[in-house]
Amino acid sequence: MSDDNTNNRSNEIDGTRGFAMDLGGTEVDDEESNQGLFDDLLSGEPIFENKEVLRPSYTPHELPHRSDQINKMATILVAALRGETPSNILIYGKTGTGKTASAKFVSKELESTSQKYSVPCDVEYINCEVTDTQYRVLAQLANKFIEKNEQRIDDRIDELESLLAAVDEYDRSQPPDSPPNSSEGESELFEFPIEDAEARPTEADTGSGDPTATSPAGSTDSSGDTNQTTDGDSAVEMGGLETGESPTRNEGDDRSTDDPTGTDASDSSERSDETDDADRFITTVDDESASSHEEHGAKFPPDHPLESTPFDSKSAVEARIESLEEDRESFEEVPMTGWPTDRVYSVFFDAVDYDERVVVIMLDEIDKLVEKSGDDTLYNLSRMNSELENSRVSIIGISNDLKFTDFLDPRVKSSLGEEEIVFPPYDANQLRDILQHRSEVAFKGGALSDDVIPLCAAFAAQEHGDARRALDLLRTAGELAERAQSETIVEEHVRQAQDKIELDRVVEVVRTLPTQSKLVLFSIILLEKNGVHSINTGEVFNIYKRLCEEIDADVLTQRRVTDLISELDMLGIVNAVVVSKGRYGRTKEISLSVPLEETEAVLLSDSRLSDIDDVQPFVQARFEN
Ligand SMILES: Nc1ncnc2c1ncn2[C@@H]1O[C@H](COP(=O)(O)OP(=O)(O)OP(=O)(O)O)[C@@H](O)[C@H]1O
Repeated sequence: MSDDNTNNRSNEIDGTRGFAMDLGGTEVDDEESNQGLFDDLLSGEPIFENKEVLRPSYTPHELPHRSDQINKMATILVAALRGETPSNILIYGKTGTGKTASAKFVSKELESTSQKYSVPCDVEYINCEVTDTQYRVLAQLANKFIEKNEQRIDDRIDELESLLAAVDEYDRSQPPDSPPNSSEGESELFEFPIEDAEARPTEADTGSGDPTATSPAGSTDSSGDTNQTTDGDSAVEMGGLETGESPTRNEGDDRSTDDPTGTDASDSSERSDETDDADRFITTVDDESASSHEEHGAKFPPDHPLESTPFDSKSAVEARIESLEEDRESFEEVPMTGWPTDRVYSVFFDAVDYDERVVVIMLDEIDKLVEKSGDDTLYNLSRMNSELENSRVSIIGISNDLKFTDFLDPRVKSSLGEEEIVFPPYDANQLRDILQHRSEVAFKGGALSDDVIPLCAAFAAQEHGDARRALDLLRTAGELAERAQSETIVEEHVRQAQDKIELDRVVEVVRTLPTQSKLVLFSIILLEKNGVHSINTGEVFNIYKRLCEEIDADVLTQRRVTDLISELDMLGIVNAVVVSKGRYGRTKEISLSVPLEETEAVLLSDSRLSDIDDVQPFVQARFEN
């Protein structure tokens, strides 16, 4: 055994190590079975400190040159933190201009601020390139909101169970001669006069620390002022269970005008009828302590866990837990196919409206959705607010295509485009800044020579100011340098990276072409390979026909083939120019604009085309017909 290994190790021919794998049942000790495949690669000093920050999936913490757009988005979305409905936003800009990154950055901030101030606000992101039908969009949203609702219910139940445990603990701690279980709500022995209630501490036992910190409107007021929810010393008191929900529970309660969440007062009073008492826990201490003592007859002593909660007995808490559990049971997840769309819509609608909150739905690549399945989804989403009772929906649409709204129903168009934000392409200097920021985290110190970043920025600016392309170039240049075991990245690596990315793009485009386009492209390649220059459409068509017959494919008309050539031209794979032949009219002259051999190899990797073995006769037939 060890002899075999020795053989394998010494199997180096022309400096190339021959690796042998031990696949049989022989036992190989770990040390000996390692043939050093990775050792050489690991031995070089790595250039990257953290390559992940150069990948498209990374969301940067800083987005240089996008502060205007980010601030504009924030100014619109801050309404959500006041419990109001933010205007819908349409974001436009070419690919790689930071639309998605900026929108995700803002939504992350929005969600974390909403948690900080306990204002219920949810942001949902959908990539419509992947989720491209009304059914799928609605099903995905429905399931996400069901998941969120379940999570909230679980959290509420946990908190209510802790409350029950606290009540039990409290009851146990009472001296034996104290009245029998005050928490059951039977006894009125612990009635407190209102004056006593006023003397109580402003922070309930179940409260969440600094009560003023729970005032979202006060803290997020764009004017920078802090809104005092009630005059003087009263503070917003959280029941410790349902943070951030509006004090809408008491019918005719004039506190709704003093809404500490900043929720629209008329909204709150409208909804107050349906609002479950036990779910509305924010109370204003002075008001609540006075009114609860009046209403509940001040059942509990000040240190009782149920004091300052809307529950007047332990069994009321238990009943609430039971009803929450029933709610959770009633949610039905939407399957990814099979239901009628209106049923999916209705489940989605109910899931969104289950709780009082503002929902921001971010539809990235929204043009793809409209292209694939019309504007029904957007129509349904944009009219939801008139029917929702508890929640409010706002839409952010992101698109590369400035013209996609031309295809929208005028009502959808005006509702969706309430606010528009344009992301212009980056220029070379801006790209340089972006790369500079990222490279500080991505690379080891001294790994970049001075001209690398400017060159990447210049190449990407030539395209169309695409930051994704610039970052790809920098990462690929780093990888090429690493592969060459170079300690620094130099200009040459960037140039190689540019070629590699271009080739990868071509390979990907060619690989995913439909078979008919592949046959047209293959015809052009065969002509070029045989030294035909200034190829015209007729020549391509003749060869294309033969190829189709050979592989039993349908033969399209010459007119369709001309269209396919134009499509290949638009994709940058061929170059087709119309030339005038004087009195013989005009014709197209076609030439290949991508590397011939690599493209041919990709085409031949398609199993249908690889069946064509001898292509020569087709080329010879080019002038026939
Ligand atoms: N200002 C910026 N600062 C740092 N990185 C940026 C900036 N703008 C864009 N990027 C980065 O460039 C890449 C592309 O950005 P993003 O996906 O946001 O572009 P996009 O405009 O949404 O493009 P597409 O329309 O193709 O989806 C991402 O990796 C992103 O992190």
